[in-house]
Amino acid sequence: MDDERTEAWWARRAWALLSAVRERSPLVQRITNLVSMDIAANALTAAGASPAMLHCLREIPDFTPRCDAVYINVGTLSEDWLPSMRAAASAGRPWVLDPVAAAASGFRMESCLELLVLRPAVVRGNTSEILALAASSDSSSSFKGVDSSHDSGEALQAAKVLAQSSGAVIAVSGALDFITDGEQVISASNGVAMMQKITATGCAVIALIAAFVGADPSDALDAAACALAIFGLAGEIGMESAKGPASLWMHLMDALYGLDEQTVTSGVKIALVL
Ligand SMILES: Nc1ncnc2c1ncn2[C@@H]1O[C@H](COP(=O)(O)OP(=O)(O)O)[C@@H](O)[C@H]1O
Ligand SMILES: Cc1ncsc1CCOP(=O)(O)O
Ligand SMILES: [Mg+2]
Repeated sequence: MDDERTEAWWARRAWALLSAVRERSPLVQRITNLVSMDIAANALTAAGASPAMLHCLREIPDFTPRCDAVYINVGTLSEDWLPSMRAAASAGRPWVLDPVAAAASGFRMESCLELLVLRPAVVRGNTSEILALAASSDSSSSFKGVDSSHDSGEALQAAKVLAQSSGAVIAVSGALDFITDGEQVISASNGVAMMQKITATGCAVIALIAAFVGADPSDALDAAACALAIFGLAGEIGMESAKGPASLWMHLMDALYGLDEQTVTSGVKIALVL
């Protein structure tokens, strides 16, 4: 099967998954940080999904089982919200974790590790976050660093170990995105550097991953790789008209909304690395 996974196969897969999001409009519950609530909700609606921000513990038993996917992000973690995160992650729906600044405090790292045990389908973080999580989740790991001066090859090895120990697909975002289930490694190389100058683009891209998983839960590795490539492609198209971060966000959103088959199939850059 892997031998058939050519660039053309990935291009068709990316278009099929974006089309599934548009057709099924998956309901994505987000328990997320206060910075990205609006930003990533708009990315979801532009892509065709249906976002809902609910974080009250008493609402979760009624609401979460009806969702297609759950998104949990610890960016502005509080003790009050952690029980809701636990409950939503345990509700039997496919869910994704964004371990924002995982190493910022002991409480945050412990919370991320506790959530990791609840079997997210996908964890997506930047290089520093994945290195930190891998180091803390495996006492025998040699990956102790948390700063982004680590090269992506080192993060890749840490991501593979973390995927094997957690059972989650691990996505490391950056100039080149890596996605692994602990065995296969996929790269997605769309995107522009200016995306780092817009706050919460990481939160937005994992929201898109949640929508892809919700629309088609059959393969979280494919969902993560295709969502990252499509978000990056929207960034590339947006950059053609942008003057800076603010107009890039506007044009990226317009591009995400307007992506057609020809643009997706000729524009996504996804490859099997290993
Ligand atoms: N230098 C870069 N070149 C191209 N795309 C990038 C670059 N840096 C980040 N991206 C893209 O921006 C999005 C957010 O990734 P990242 O900046 O790693 O997340 P975070 O905001 O959580 O730190 C991803 O889609 C990623 O592919
Ligand atoms: C700035 C900030 N502070 C707490 S959460 C947050 C947003 C983080 O967004 P991203 O991980 O996409 O950079
Ligand atoms: Mg982030």
